[in-house]
Order: sequence, then structure tokens, then C-alpha cells
Amino acid sequence: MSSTYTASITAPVNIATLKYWGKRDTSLNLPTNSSISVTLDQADLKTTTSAMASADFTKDRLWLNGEEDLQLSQSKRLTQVLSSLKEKRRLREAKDESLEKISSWFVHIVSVNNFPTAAGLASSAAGFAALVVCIAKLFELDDDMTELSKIARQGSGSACRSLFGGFVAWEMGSLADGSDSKAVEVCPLNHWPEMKACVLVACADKKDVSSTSGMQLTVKTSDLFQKRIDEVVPERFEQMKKSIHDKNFALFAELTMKDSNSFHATCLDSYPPIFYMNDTSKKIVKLVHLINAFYNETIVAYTFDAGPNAVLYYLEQNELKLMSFIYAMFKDLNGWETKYSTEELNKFISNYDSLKLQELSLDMEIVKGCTRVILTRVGPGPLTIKESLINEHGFPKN
Ligand SMILES: Nc1ncnc2c1ncn2[C@@H]1O[C@H](COP(=O)(O)OP(=O)(O)OP(=O)(O)O)[C@@H](O)[C@H]1O
Ligand SMILES: C[C@@](O)(CCOP(=O)(O)OP(=O)(O)O)CC(=O)O
Repeated sequence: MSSTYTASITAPVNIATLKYWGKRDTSLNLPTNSSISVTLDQADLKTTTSAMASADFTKDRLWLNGEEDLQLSQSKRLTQVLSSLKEKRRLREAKDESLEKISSWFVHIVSVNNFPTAAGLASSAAGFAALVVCIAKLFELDDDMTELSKIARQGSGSACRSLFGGFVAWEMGSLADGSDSKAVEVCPLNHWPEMKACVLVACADKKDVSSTSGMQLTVKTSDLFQKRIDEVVPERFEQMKKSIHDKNFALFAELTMKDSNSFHATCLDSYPPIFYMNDTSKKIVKLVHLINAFYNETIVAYTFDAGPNAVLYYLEQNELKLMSFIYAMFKDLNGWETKYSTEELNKFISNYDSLKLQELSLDMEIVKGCTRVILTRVGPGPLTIKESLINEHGFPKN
């Protein structure tokens, strides 16, 4: 085999606290509103992607979770992302004669998600972020993350926010060519490292209405949607950034919950209506409001993407208060023992007893609708790794 170039990257999932829902330009993937998210820790949820370029390859190919994904390889999203990256490389080669002309070669990409794909856990976000950063590294591009976010955005809108760690905004921009529609850091991870997240996986099946088609239906048919993008989100965008800067959890949580509700309301207001939340999701909403009312303080926020899974945001200092409820209810699900010692878990239970939470007659039916709990926290952006998923011939190692 002639000479090859390789690179490997891991990238995080991000879960929006101010939701992106609606495109003003479907081919460039330009949104109808700005959005904000928290990047989650790759220790718990991540995509790992390796790429290789070789003059011997005869086409661009992609393997996802062990299988060659022909649909994704030939999709407009992937070809658009790859051609933007190849074009950037070509411009560098034109300026610097010493660079090998790898922009005309094909690439093989191997990617693995360590969590369910296409199940409302933002796999497209981590996946396209990993892909863009990995190929940018392979091509030795010197663009910063904001510049690369404009390419990731074309793969999947929410992917642009996974190029940064911590707290991230996707500024919608106003230019027709999309050159100002980009991700920026609101605050780095170390600004508010106490931010934790508990994901209650309500159903890990593939969803029936994709985000892409769901949001198009909303844009076309919902009356509520217009008010959301004209008034509600622009105001919330500024307030939420300030709540993060000020580390004002109560405000951050209230805005997060209201925005999740507003987004799902526009889904219900679409025609025919779209239901992403299920009965379990609704019970989790009630539970969170009950917990905040019990403590007479907002210690936890829920948010739901285009699926029934709940993401609960809370601060580390309120862990005992929150987990006295959540662990007591969801203790039979997988995911606790790797995060907490037996002593800590016993403490949650004894606090549940001493607060007499059994007297609240909590709805234990919720537990039956959940399959798994993922305990995580705010985390860093994409990371370079040494180990590769690709063997020397350009195929997945197994
Ligand atoms: N590691 C990856 N590399 C490249 N593309 C990926 C990767 N993982 C997922 N994808 C792409 O993203 C698609 C799933 O996106 P989709 O928006 O339907 O679900 P999701 O991102 O898991 O959920 P949501 O965006 O609603 O939170 C997959 O079918 C695949 O095309
Ligand atoms: C509900 C959301 O998660 C929608 C994400 O939509 P996608 O980014 O998956 O959509 P495409 O741009 O069509 O790929 C909200 C959010 O992440 O902001």
C-alpha cells in the first residue's frame, strides 16, 4: 500500500438547554433560532472516530458501530461535509507546494458510539463533530473550532455545538451563505464544573419521526412556532447566557425546563402532531417539579430532546438532595454502581428514610418505563487519541 495518513478523535454529546428546532435553509442547515447546550463528559458518552486517507482507496467509505453504512456514506450530509473539508485542504495545498496532494484522495472513516445511536441521545451531534475534527486533523487544517463548527453544522445542526466543551452557543447568524452561523463557547468547563447530568433512558429504540423531518413539519404547520422564534427564544438566549455567566442555577433551570416545554409544545402544535415525550417522560416532569417544591428551591431541571429520554441537570452540591429521590426510585436500573460507592448509595437511601419521602407516595410506575440511568457531568470538547480504529489496510480493526 502506498503512503497513508491517519487521525483519531473522540467527541462528546451535547444536550441543548435552549433547543434548536427549525431550519431556514435546509441545504446549508441554517437554523431559525440560536441555541445553547451543555457538553457532556466523554468518560460516559462519546463517539470515537478514526480516518485514513490513501491514494489506493477507490471511494469514500464509512463504518458505523462495526457495519459499513452505505446510506450515510452516500448521504448529502456526509458528501457535503467531506467536500468542504477537502476544499479547505486543497486551498492549503495550493499555497504550500511541499504538502502532499491528499485532497484528491479518498478517505475511509471508522466510527463507534458507546451509547445508543438515533435514540434521542444526540448521536448525530457527537458523530459529525468527531468526523469533522478527525478529518481536519488528518488534513492538518489550521482552522479553529468555530470555523470547523460551520462544517459540522452541515452534517447535523446540533453537531456544531459538540466542537466545544463546557457551555456552548450556536449563533444562528443572518447571512444567506451561512458564514455567520457558528458555534462559540459561552463559558468553559472549569467555569461551572459542578454542573452534573442524570440521563433517564426511557426507551432506547429508534425514533419514528427524525429531528430533521419533525422540525420541517413544525416550521410548515405550527402557529406557536412563529412566536417561539420571534420572541421567546431570542429573549431566553440572552437570559440563559447570563444565567451561565452568573452561575445562577435557579434561573438556568427554569429557562431550561420552560424551553423544553416550549419546544415540545410546538411539536404538539404541528399538524399532524408529533409526540416525542411519552407517559414516562411526563411523569418525570411531574417528579422534578415535586422535588423542587419539596425543597422549596430549584435544585434540578429536566430537558427532553426529540425522544422520551429525560436529561436532568443539577449541581454537585445538591446531589444528596436529588439522589435521595432518584436513587430510591430508580435503584434497580443499571448505572449506579460504577459511579457511587455502596456507602454513598446507602446514604441516599437513609436520607430518603429520614426525609420520610415514602409519605409523598411517589409514582413508582415511572421506573417501569426506564431502562437505564447514565450519570455524567459537563465535559471537555473533542480530544485527540493515539489508538486507531483502523488497521494498516484502511479497514476496521475488530
Ligand atoms: N458516530 C457517527 N458518525 C457519523 N454519523 C453518525 C454517528 N452516529 C450517528 N450518526 C448519524 O446520525 C444519525 C442519527 O441521528 P438522529 O438525529 O436521528 O438521532 P440522534 O442524534 O441519536 O438523536 P437526537 O439528535 O434527536 O438527540 C444516524 O443515523 C447516523 O446517520
Ligand atoms: C431536539 C434537538 O436535539 C434537535 C437536534 O436536531 P439535529 O441536530 O439532529 O437535526 P439536523 O440538523 O436535521 O441533523 C435540539 C437540539 O439539539 O438543539
